[in-house]
Amino acid sequence: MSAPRPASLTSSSLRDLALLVGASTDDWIDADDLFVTGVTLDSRAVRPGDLYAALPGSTAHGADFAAQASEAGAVAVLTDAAGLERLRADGVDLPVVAVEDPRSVLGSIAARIYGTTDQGLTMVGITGTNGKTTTAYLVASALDVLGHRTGLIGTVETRIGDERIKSVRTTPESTDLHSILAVMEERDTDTCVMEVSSHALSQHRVDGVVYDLALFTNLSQDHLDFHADMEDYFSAKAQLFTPQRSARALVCVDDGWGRRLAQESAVPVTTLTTSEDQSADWRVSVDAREPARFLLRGRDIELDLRSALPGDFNVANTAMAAVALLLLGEDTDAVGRAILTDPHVPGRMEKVIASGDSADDGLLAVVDYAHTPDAVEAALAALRPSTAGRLVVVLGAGGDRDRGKRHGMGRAAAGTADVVVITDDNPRGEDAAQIRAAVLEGARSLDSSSLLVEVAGRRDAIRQAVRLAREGGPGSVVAVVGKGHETGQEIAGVIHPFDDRDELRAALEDRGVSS
Ligand SMILES: CC(=O)N[C@H]1[C@@H](OP(=O)(O)OP(=O)(O)OC[C@H]2O[C@@H](n3ccc(=O)[nH]c3=O)[C@H](O)[C@@H]2O)O[C@H](CO)[C@@H](O)[C@@H]1O[C@H](C)C(=O)N[C@@H](C)C(=O)N[C@H](CCC(=O)O)C(=O)O
Ligand SMILES: Nc1ncnc2c1ncn2[C@@H]1O[C@H](COP(=O)(O)OP(=O)(O)OP(=O)(O)O)[C@@H](O)[C@H]1O
Ligand SMILES: N[C@H](CCC[C@H](N)C(=O)O)C(=O)O
Ligand SMILES: [Mg+2]
Repeated sequence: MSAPRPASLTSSSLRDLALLVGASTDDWIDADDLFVTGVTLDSRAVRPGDLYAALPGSTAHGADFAAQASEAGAVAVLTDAAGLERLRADGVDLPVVAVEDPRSVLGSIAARIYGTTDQGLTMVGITGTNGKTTTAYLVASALDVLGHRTGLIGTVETRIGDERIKSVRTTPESTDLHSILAVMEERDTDTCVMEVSSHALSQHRVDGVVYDLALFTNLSQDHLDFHADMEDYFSAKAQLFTPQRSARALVCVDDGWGRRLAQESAVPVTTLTTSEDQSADWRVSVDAREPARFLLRGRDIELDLRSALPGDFNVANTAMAAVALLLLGEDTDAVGRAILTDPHVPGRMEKVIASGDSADDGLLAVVDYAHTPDAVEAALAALRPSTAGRLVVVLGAGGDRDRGKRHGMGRAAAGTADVVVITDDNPRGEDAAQIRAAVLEGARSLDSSSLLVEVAGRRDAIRQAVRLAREGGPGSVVAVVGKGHETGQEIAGVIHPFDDRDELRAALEDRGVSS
């Protein structure tokens, strides 16, 4: 779905945009001034009056789609030298602004076109391997409770007032981002809370935005298909914590990457830890009798808080959200009140309950989005204390993504669960059996007593998991992880409707009987 556009569009002179990005101005620009009213980098999203950004990509060059963009009403093209050559060879006769790296100037162009250069919004950006979506929901729902008009942009959805737009990516492209921010401003949003992925930072998607507050949750293995190594992944994330991109930062220093970021960042950093480290600005101590309850201690403030979501990691996410609210200027009473709100994060530790009178045998059934080794370990550790019978997990790994994490995901599952059902996630363009084999190998690498079962086909795997959990007796837990809120399964370029929550509910209602 393409991003919303502001209702009132203003025109930007193409000549001014060319000057803004230091492009050489051709005769046409001097002779015949042209105006654009929007910008997009996707020919399929062009609206009449748009500037079409034809970017070089890993599978195609945007210039290949310029004729399509022109037909849809694009009035000019921003591209590079190769793109210009292609346009001319294809006889596309639109005015062109050519620069060496068009992606790197797109954010400032989009900000100018949509009038978001002088931000009226308070911007909160959240990065880290795990916990971005959860923390963003926690901050946004607390701000809502406190009477703010809050916008949200992330993996699950974009929220503007009551409008909800399903997301395609965690962080939108800069052209869509500035358009969304303009719509938020138009609808009197005062604060925008958004997830900032490492892909976004590497691909200039948040250029033209300066965050009032940037948050770092943690860093662990993911995305090593895109980043050369962990160092490169860290450097991408660290970009958010530079004065060009944020005014101040809140960094969780539970892991070494966070500690390093806090030391190296050139913006003022507030630190938070859930460990014993007494040097952090904010420290968390969990109540041993009631793990969701915790004390958040600052230099001279103490807050008694409770995590609305299960698991130690959600204590960390909740504490981060609480300190973020304080840094945004909320007082301690307000934070204490607002943080209690259950943000309902779709597909994160989401309980699934069978409807009707079909008994679920006292099983706890949960859908979660854990799709990294660290997240699988954290999610299962969170469920262990609630398990009186068997802890059964269903997981796979995504195709055409970081292959190196599959082993660690399998190993983490075997380290905590009693039964590991290995199945398919989104195989995308890969052979599903080979992905399962890599996860299985990881699970086998640990000398654990867990039962390992391989089931091709996620639906059958979920049903088998419910059966195996029932055999474990009352108090057993079945956790289906990796796809969370997703409503489709991508196999060989086709997205088939598939929702873990519906599948798990159906399996509970049928008591795990095979379809
Ligand atoms: C690896 C990656 O991030 N790739 C992004 C990159 O693709 P690319 O350079 O390969 O582009 P391409 O497919 O060769 O196409 C070249 C150009 O032609 C344009 N085009 C293409 C086809 C067409 O019909 N019309 C058209 O205009 C494209 O918009 C693009 O500008 O630029 C494209 C837009 O310019 C993005 O859509 C694409 O994201 C793809 C879809 C993607 O899956 N990205 C994922 C991995 C991602 O970004 N994930 C992160 C992190 C998730 C998280 O951990 O939360 C996210 O923020 O979502
Ligand atoms: N602070 C945390 N530390 C470790 N694991 C976490 C943390 N928060 C959440 N998780 C685990 O990671 C999964 C993904 O969480 P969430 O969606 O909040 O992260 P994200 O950073 O937005 O992920 P993505 O990059 O895929 O969008 C959760 O379902 C949970 O299993
Ligand atoms: N935002 C994550 C989603 C992964 C979810 C998992 N279901 C998969 O397909 O790997 C990514 O782009 O890596
Ligand atoms: Mg997310």
